[in-house]
Amino acid sequence: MPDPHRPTIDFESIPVIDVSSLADPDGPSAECVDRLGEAARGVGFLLIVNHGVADETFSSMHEASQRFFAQPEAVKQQVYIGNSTNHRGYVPVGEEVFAGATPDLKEAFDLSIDLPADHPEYVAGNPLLGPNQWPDVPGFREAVMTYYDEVFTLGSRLLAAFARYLDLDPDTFLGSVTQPPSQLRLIHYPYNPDAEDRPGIGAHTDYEALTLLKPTAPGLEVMNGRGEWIEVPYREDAIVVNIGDLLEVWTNGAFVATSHRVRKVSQERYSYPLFFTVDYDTVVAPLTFSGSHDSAYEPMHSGEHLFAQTAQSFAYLRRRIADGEVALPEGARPLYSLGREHALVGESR
Ligand SMILES: O=C(O)CCC(=O)C(=O)O
Ligand SMILES: [Fe+2]
Repeated sequence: MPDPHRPTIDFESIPVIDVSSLADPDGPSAECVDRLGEAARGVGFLLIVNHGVADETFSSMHEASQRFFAQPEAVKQQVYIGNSTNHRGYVPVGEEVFAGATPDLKEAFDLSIDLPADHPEYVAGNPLLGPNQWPDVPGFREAVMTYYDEVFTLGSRLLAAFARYLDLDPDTFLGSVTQPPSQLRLIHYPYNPDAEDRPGIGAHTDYEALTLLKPTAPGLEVMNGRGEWIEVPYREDAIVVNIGDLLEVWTNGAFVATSHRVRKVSQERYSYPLFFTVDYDTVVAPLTFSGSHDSAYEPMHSGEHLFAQTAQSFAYLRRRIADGEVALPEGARPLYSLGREHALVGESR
């Protein structure tokens, strides 16, 4: 049944927003806050320009990533994600399988906040916190972490602006951001002339609060309220931002986690999403703010939601669950139960 409290998302295009004022010491302009909030409310996807992430920071990271993926498979496997207990490392083609769908045609390298091996969370077995695995590629770690830090700063500013839009204290969301397992993925979609039958990434919503993504080519599409796929235009100077599951719950559905996919790619493509989340143990419950309605969502444990979703889609974690080495958090939602279009999208990611 349609929820009358949720906005219709009959959009035909993705808004492009100049966010230069986000870096102002006095805070962003009222116009910037309004445009960001309206886009989060109506579309759940936006392109931001003048975002302050230096071209040089991006190109150094991209170049390091290309050098990593160009290595022989056996070398990349030395940092296989299944070597880690906190979900870091190389994800080969076929590792991720979504709800019975065809495996995506992509390989990836997953990293996150780099905590020391003696960090209490890691020692206690937290499934998402701890050190990264680093490949033996000169300059890789520095280039990737510099990019991580710059985009992380931008994500923090966006979260403060979204809070302002809802007339909340700018620190409302950021109060739960001290050592979050926000993941940066380096994704490589190889050139494949037979790509017709396989999506780059099937339809899904993102699990975190906010995603900041920089692709190197077109291919990303988002679903509007009528179930039509709308192309996200490719702009070299833009970062794509989208709302994830956590912000949808937190804003009680005022912001939407919009389903998206990467259509069949026959050209080589790289894409760099930073999935900005909050501290592992944050329980996200719908907020009350001016204009909000009765709560339409159950509170959600952010870290367990993220881990449960991840564990259901990665082959190495499915094996660990089957072998009893790892358990799914109690009450874990099945894959992709959130997002307004899941009924239209059905099972596939
Ligand atoms: O490659 C892209 O442009 C999108 C990737 C994506 O949606 C994801 O990894 O969640
Ligand atoms: Fe995504």
